[in-house]
Amino acid sequence: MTESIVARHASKEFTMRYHRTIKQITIAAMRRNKISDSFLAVDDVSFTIEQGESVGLMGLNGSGKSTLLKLINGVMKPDSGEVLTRGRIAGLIATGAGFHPQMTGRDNVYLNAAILGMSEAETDRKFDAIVEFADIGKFLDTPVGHYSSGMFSRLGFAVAVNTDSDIFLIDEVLAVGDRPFKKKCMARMQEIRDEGRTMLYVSHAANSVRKMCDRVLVLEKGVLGYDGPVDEGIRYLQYDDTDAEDVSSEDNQDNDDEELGADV
Ligand SMILES: Nc1ncnc2c1ncn2[C@@H]1O[C@H](COP(=O)(O)OP(=O)(O)OP(=O)(O)O)[C@@H](O)[C@H]1O
Repeated sequence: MTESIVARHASKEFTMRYHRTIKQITIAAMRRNKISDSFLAVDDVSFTIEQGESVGLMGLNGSGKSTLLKLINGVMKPDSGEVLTRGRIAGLIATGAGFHPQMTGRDNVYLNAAILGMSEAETDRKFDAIVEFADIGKFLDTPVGHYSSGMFSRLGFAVAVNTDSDIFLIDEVLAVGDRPFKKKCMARMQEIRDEGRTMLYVSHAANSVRKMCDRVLVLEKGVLGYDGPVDEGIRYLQYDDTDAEDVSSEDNQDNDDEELGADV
């Protein structure tokens, strides 16, 4: 087995500032009030993911999932410990990241693809597949600054899934996609998983994690609280499955009346 993602005692500290202006800070300091607080968004996290594993990353809001993804894809560096990865990383960890608002969708596909490490020739070859997947029609030639968050997500995901990579990271940006698009994304993610690529999938939707992943990591206030089989991880989180819409479940796919709650 080949190690794909290794975190060793990785920590990331953030500072929360309570005041914005110098005047506010001065007044707070004179009153001996706190000006800022530091906290560990990722706290001494260690795990190893082998190539080809499909792992769900779960946890409550603010538990550090996105921060951990950023440490993995190199957007952020850990303050202590290390996060090592093998091979090319693709995926979508923030809607609109890597897009220039004044450039058209078409130009942004090239920009975004370049950020993900694709050459112009590679992007040329994949361009039609990207456009077909995004399915945003004439908006392809308008500035992305005018896009809805769903359209951003469509284009970003279309580029990401068409990038050849060893590691695929996906944050719950799919939450802004409409139902048909979510289904298409889940189907594509299944293919990525079947291709033997490593997948790290952030989601609050227990059923889609169950369908997509072999293992779950649960973060609790930055600490890795659970690492193991999916069902136990979901029980550990005490998520109630009946609350979550699940586009990945065949039983649910035709139920259009179902609440489109917190999926993906
Ligand atoms: N750049 C930053 N500066 C300061 N604090 C930050 C920064 N980015 C994230 N945080 C804080 O770090 C904590 C973890 O945030 P993170 O986005 O990683 O959580 P999450 O588990 O992905 O949450 P959610 O499920 O809501 O997306 C939160 O308290 C957040 O406010």
